[in-house]
Amino acid sequence: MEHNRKELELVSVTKRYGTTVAVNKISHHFQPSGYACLLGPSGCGKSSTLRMIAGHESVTDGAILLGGTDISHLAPAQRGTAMMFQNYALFPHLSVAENVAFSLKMKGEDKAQRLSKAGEMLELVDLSALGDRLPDQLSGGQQQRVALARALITRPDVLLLDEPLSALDPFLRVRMRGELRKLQRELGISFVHVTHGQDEALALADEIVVMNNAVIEQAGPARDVFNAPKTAFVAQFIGSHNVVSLAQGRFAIRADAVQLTPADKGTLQGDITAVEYQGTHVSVHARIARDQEVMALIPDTIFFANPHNPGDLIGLHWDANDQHKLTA
Ligand SMILES: Nc1ncnc2c1ncn2[C@@H]1O[C@H](COP(=O)(O)OP(=O)(O)OP(=O)(O)O)[C@@H](O)[C@H]1O
Repeated sequence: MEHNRKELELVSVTKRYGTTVAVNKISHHFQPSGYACLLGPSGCGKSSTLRMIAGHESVTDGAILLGGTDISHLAPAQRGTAMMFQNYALFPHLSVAENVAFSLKMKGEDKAQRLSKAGEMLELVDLSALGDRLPDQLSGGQQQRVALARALITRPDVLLLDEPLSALDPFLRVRMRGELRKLQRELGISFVHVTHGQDEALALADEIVVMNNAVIEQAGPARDVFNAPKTAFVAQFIGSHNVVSLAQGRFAIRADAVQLTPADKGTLQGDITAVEYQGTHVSVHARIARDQEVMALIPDTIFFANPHNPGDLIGLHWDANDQHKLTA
């Protein structure tokens, strides 16, 4: 498949359902040929955003551009986007190959051509041997690959995926996310993937777009968002961070950036409230001034060289570089 670098852009996009504002004037330029994850809690507006990009939901206000062209009012099949649904939405009475070829049938392509293209797509997702089966004769992971092949057969510029891994068991989820990432690299098209799982977003995304309450809280490369969350919401949602109020303001500090010291040597002092062994690390919770709790993730060998218990008074230290000022 040819590499396609059309850029997807949201320009002040709003979605209202009656009086509910599901998406509130969001603007974002997606990286061309990138893997983007829209991440946020239930109800934040991520599915509405994806459905508007796909054309399955109308835009109340604003515009969606693909390669500089306004696609906001085009029918889904005319946009250059394709959507893979959470439940795969396969036709139970059609064979795997016919499911994959379905959209070409709608376009009026003849049977030989449809099935030849379906064969190519099945090869792409490693299902060549199963084209004659019915969907219910496949495993969950195989059904998902059929749904992917079906979406990709239209050769979209952008593939939209709505919680594509949530129907799979945890083991398969990790395997399939590796396959999605590999496929995106091979195809070189943009993927926009909706998830409420921060692990999934970190594992997959070049770019994470964190949504909350109908707006984008923060967007950027996955490592930037993880290292330097800009708001308390992002720090807490992405996890493994402390949000601490100090004299100079409110900060996010990664739990693995916090070191334990003797009580008289730390930047701050705290009483240990809990110690939890986690295999590679030990998580140590300590209560500091203003009744705030700080978590330190200490590598297990370092912790056990000098172990501590709940009730101990300790010092806490982190580098100034690891302290990120929060804007909200
Ligand atoms: N068809 C609809 N009619 C009315 N309100 C809707 C409709 N679809 C979504 N909403 C509301 O819009 C808001 C955003 O919903 P949306 O489905 O986009 O969020 P989400 O982040 O994808 O949530 P989830 O992860 O639970 O799917 C919610 O308050 C939801 O109740």
